[in-house]
Amino acid sequence: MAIDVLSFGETMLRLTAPGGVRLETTPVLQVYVGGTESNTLSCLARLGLDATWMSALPSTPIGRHVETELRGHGVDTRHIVWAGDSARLGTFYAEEAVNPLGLQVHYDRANSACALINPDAVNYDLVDMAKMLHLTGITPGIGEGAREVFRRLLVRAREHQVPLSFDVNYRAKLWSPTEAAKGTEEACRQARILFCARADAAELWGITGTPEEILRQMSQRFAGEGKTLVLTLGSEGSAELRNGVYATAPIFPTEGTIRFGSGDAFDAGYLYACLDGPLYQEVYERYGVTPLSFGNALASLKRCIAGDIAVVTPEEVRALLVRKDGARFR
Ligand SMILES: O=C(O)C(=O)C[C@H](O)[C@H](O)COP(=O)(O)O
Repeated sequence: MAIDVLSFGETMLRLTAPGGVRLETTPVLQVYVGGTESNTLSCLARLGLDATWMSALPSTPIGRHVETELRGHGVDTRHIVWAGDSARLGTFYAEEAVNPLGLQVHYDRANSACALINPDAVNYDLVDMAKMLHLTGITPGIGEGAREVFRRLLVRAREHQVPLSFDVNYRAKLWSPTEAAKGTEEACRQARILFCARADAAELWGITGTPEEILRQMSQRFAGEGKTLVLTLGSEGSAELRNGVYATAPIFPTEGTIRFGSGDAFDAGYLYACLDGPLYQEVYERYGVTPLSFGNALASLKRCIAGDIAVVTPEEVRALLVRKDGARFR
């Protein structure tokens, strides 16, 4: 069995008040399935890659709700560890108010099935079958079980030379910058592709400056042969340092304002390009689209879509990349 991308992490239910309604008074909550790793995998699966998700879920209707959603996007969910029916599914509540009130997120995820997963229950053999292992800096911050699985996955990938893709994804509600810097240090060093948001580089390592300066400082800190560092810059697009060569790509203009999962969609697009997915081969050969641009296209589409997952088709991605005015986005 071949796996294009294997990942492990927690997926939650996101309970969201309709736009402009306060959580304190809302009579209804919309329910979405969201988790950084499964968001990325769902997007990759929708584009046609083999994406396998490992995690733990409670054996309850809400645990199965998460599995049904991810399977519906084409993610391989056969290796989920099913915890008992008294296990918890992590949830988070969100209020999508416009500025100056702004987006607010409240976690209720302590002691979830994934945080407390028994590390011996995970099938580490899958790592050897994967072209790439994708992990994020949220996982070692959620609990002891998840942290141990994260550690063992890193070791296994190192031993079998499976390239690691790692997104720093700092979450201030989980741990302090110092704890997060320590907890993700090994993964940052090991990563073949290291994704980081500009704000996270400042918060965790005190690295600031122009995007190029940030990437060069990160490269010194986490030196490694053949490493690619990717910096996401919000409305300014994204930048990379690949084999010492610096490049940037602007965003695709979007009227979308839904920011949940746009970073994860970006990661999916970038990884899809690095793994030479068929749509990427096509748009690269015909239009010279770069991995950064492919990632930016996915992030831009995600901003138009409610929920945490980029529910897009390859045709929609192609349409954005080959629009008549597409040339200026490359
Ligand atoms: O916070 C967590 O633990 C989650 O995984 C929930 C969200 O689905 C992702 O955080 C979205 O991530 P972005 O793409 O960076 O917006």
